[in-house]
Amino acid sequence: MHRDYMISLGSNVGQREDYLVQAVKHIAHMPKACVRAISSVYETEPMELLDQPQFLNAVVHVASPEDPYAMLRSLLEIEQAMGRIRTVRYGPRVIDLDILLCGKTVIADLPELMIPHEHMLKRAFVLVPLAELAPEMVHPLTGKTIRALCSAVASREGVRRFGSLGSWG
Ligand SMILES: Nc1ncnc2c1ncn2[C@@H]1O[C@H](COP(=O)(O)OP(=O)(O)OP(=O)(O)O)[C@@H](O)[C@H]1O
Ligand SMILES: Nc1nc2c(c(=O)[nH]1)N=C(CO)CN2
Repeated sequence: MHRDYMISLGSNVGQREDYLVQAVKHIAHMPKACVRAISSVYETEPMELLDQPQFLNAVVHVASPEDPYAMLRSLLEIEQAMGRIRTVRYGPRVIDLDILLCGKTVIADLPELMIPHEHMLKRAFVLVPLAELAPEMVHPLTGKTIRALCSAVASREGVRRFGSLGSWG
């Protein structure tokens, strides 16, 4: 049995596009994982902590048999391998990988793991690329489609299409 993970990628330090490409390569090399789709890359105004460089954000759809805790561990390992150093909460980072959704799964195990991702409903930088990949997908806590959630979110003007991760493979 595989699970459908929607994973968000963000970078706002150094060669941001290269970091997104590297992250997708790492994800594609996870045992038994299959990258099904990658959204466009968006350049986005920082949220939460405003005084930091603009981000590049994207979302990938990954099919994997791993359970959500194993997936989280793998993503944290990739962040570490790519040299992410945790300093300020919400602050600059070479790479941030978050699980947004895992099918209809709901996990409320704070602070370790929340699925759906705790902050996704207010984050245009997540909802815009997610809506590009899966507009009809339903957010299991609200029962609303990603298309509807994306239309409702403020701050969409801070999200501009930047390009695509054409040569990640
Ligand atoms: N859905 C999730 N995806 C990824 N990490 C999660 C999730 N739910 C809880 N976490 C936990 O959040 C911890 C901190 O994550 P991180 O340092 O990336 O926070 P942040 O990027 O500053 O803020 P945010 O999580 O709001 O984007 C992780 O170590 C992980 O245990
Ligand atoms: N635009 C944008 N803003 C952010 C982002 C991000 O990925 N994109 N990540 C944050 C911490 O998780 C805080 N703020």
